[in-house]
Amino acid sequence: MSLVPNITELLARARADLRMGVPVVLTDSDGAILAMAAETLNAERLSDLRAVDPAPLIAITVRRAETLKARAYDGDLARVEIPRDADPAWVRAIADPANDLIAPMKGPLATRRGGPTLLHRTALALTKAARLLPAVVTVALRDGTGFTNDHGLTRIDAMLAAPHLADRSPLFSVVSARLPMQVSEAGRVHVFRPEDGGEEHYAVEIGRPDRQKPVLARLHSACFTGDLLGSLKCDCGPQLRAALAQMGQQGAGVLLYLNQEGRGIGLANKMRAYSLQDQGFDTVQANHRLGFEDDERDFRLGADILKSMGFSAVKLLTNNPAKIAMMEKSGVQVTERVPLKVGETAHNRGYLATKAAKSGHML
Ligand SMILES: Nc1nc2c(ncn2[C@@H]2O[C@H](COP(=O)(O)OP(=O)(O)OP(=O)(O)O)[C@@H](O)[C@H]2O)c(=O)[nH]1
Ligand SMILES: [Zn+2]
Repeated sequence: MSLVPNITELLARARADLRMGVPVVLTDSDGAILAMAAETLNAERLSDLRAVDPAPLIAITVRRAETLKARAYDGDLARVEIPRDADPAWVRAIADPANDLIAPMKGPLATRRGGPTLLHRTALALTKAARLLPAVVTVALRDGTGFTNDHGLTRIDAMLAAPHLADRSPLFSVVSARLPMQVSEAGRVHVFRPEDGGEEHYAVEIGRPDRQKPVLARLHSACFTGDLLGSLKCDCGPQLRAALAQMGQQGAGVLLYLNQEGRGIGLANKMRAYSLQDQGFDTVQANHRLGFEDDERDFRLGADILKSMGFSAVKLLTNNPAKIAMMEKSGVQVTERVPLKVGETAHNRGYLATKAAKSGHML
């Protein structure tokens, strides 16, 4: 029945629900939980959750658990018990590192050990996909399907969701149109949209590159602060403009503008990371304290777009070896790396040094 939402459609709905502070039901063969994004919790919701189960948990990633010195018995995640007298501010402080230094959590935090964790892991993956802090408040449900129907909630089957959460969604081409630009009058913008209702990505084609030869290409990740505001904290804006200028000079190239703001954590979380950087943490430490990995991007998207445009080999403008490796792995040959070193400032020197030291960037 095509009018019943499929798993892809239900996942899109679940991401929207979580962003709105609406809980979602997750089920598998072991049972069911109700989960909501910790950063959206308020007093009314917390007391409603306690009415369902007096012992709610907050699931966090092992990165966040390390910062909080909470024992993670579940590998990549930890389930922290929410004490009976804890208020929403206590729960949000587990999720959000903003006040870690001025008001450290008074431990030790009790963490759950044993029992199934697939549902908690699925809920965490959903909050990351929704660009929220990776922390979910959960309660156990006795009858997941009944609870879903009684409350008009979205229910996700974790086994069905797993392959979708682990992989990128296929992209389809929506439209392309001519765009005369300063660097080249022969510009064209292509818009690609994922089937899962996620962020669109763009390809800016300069000239009419020969599909049989390696094309000068750049995989650019969105950076609102650098690309648009002229931020001095990173080198994104100058890199974007230098890449386009080089393509204009050579008369051919493809710049992929991937909407993976903040290395895939979203602008709100990137600004949380900037706030932590003002407290003295570097770009990688800040991501970890928030509960993220160093880099949450999926560069296979870039290879998908290039291949769908008919390119199979690139001369890649980058200093990031991970981009080269992922291209090759995804079937786009990198015949040459073209260094892209522009925009170093007094403010971003430390940031660039951290990327070289911790993320393997070539100087
Ligand atoms: N989380 C986080 N993201 C940042 C920070 N500074 C910049 N970014 C993001 O990092 C990404 C930079 O992407 P790219 O320009 O592709 O940079 P790169 O991975 O260093 O690779 P090359 O520039 O190709 O060498 C953008 O999405 C920015 O929004 C930061 O301190 N924290
Ligand atoms: Zn930037």
